[in-house]
Amino acid sequence: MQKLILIAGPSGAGKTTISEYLANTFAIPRVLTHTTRPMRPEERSKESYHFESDASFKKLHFFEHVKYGSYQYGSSKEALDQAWQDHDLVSLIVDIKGAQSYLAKLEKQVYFLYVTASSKKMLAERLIKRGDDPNKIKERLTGSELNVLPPTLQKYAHILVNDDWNQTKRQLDNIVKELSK
Ligand SMILES: Nc1ncnc2c1ncn2[C@@H]1O[C@H](COP(=O)(O)OP(=O)(O)OP(=O)(O)O)[C@@H](O)[C@H]1O
Ligand SMILES: Nc1nc2c(ncn2[C@@H]2O[C@H](COP(=O)(O)O)[C@@H](O)[C@H]2O)c(=O)[nH]1
Repeated sequence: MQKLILIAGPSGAGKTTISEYLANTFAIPRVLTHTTRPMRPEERSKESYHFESDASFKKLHFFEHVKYGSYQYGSSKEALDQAWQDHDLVSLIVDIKGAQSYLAKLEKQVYFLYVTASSKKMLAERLIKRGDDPNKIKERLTGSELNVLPPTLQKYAHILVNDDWNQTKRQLDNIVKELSK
């Protein structure tokens, strides 16, 4: 069965780092999504996201889309189906609302990986080190943007506390082994 490793969690938890590890170690590609936010220095167009203007974003057809902070984000079923043509296991990063949409629509095809860290302090320190704007960090680590796991999604979530990268890698290796059986 084609499966989707759906990754969600707070900003700085390590979602992108994990998806890159899955791609580099197991050739599990990440399905790219679309955003209107500006590119970060370490990002590349069509590798990190499809970067859109407000006008080009409006023209696209999405499976689900959300406003997160000041920007729009959206993902398409076409991109997922295209990735599934070549790979039975793919990953996708979304916020909690996006995770709800995928779990509701794709059900058992989804392996929901909720990534977090032990403290907000740890998340904030990582975002500072990544070079994020301190005002945006505050915004991202409060309210709905913190991507707290709601009680309704707890039964679907495989929770990964990404404090220690070596331990995380071992956990990911086991997850992929199970999903590849
Ligand atoms: N286990 C870890 N220990 C220390 N630093 C980590 C760990 N995992 C990831 N990082 C670092 O933390 C920073 C944030 O990671 P990453 O960009 O993957 O988070 P994210 O969840 O995708 O965040 P966002 O939602 O804001 O895009 C990066 O600089 C990354 O290298
Ligand atoms: N529901 C969706 N959420 C998405 C999508 N693409 C990314 N995201 C989530 O947005 C926030 C912010 O991302 P960032 O790259 O600016 O840090 C984060 O929680 C992502 O998981 C999408 O297509 N749909």
